[in-house]
Amino acid sequence: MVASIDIKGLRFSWRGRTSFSLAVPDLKVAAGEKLFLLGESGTGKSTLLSLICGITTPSEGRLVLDGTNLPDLSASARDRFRAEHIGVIFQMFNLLPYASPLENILLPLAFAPNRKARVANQRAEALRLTSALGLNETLVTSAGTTELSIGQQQRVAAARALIGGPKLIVADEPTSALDATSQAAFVDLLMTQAEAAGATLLMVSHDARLANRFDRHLDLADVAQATRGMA
Ligand SMILES: Nc1ncnc2c1ncn2[C@@H]1O[C@H](COP(=O)(O)OP(=O)(O)OP(=O)(O)O)[C@@H](O)[C@H]1O
Repeated sequence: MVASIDIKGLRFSWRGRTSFSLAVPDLKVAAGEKLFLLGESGTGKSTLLSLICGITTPSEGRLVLDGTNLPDLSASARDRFRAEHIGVIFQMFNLLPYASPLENILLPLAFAPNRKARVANQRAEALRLTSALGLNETLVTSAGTTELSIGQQQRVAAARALIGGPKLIVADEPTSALDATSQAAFVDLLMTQAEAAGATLLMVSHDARLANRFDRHLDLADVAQATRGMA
């Protein structure tokens, strides 16, 4: 089964910050769907992704991933749920600088026994993914992560999100540092790999030109109300 997202009556504000709040009355993403989320800067796209990943929790409402209402889980259970079910590509990639690209890619498996069990040979699977994403073996196994270009780091972050076939891939502006040709190629690779794993793909980007590659595109303003004050 692949991930579905069902959000109802969600309300959220960052602790100690009264100037911004987000309300999402009703948002559904079908299992296996590829959804492109766009919207003005500061409207809460990254905040919504943090909620969907269980990194933060709403003050009200339901946020159900594959039948599990994330706000019902403790913080540690949410961390386990995320490790097992969600591959995340963060805006700044969040790669560990002191670990090799290969070690970075394998890291999520250390926290996700079921995801790990789906990978018979970890090294071979990491190399299969990186090869599909256009990275050569020597670079993945021998280079220092800090030696990689931004585009190479993006591919490592994508392989880390894809390894072990999580049901949901969440990508927060993963192409922002790439030129237009590289952006389109990266999205196509991400899509092919997500499709092969039967995963749902949710991607945030400012670049509306990428939207037509997705099953659906959604402006956050059409599904959410964000309050943005001056404080
Ligand atoms: N970790 C955080 N702690 C406190 N406030 C935050 C945090 N992350 C985001 N915010 C605030 O939440 C609001 C929405 O920001 P968010 O990053 O979700 O918007 P966005 O639509 O993703 O913007 P952009 O397109 O510029 O990346 C902003 O006021 C921002 O300052």
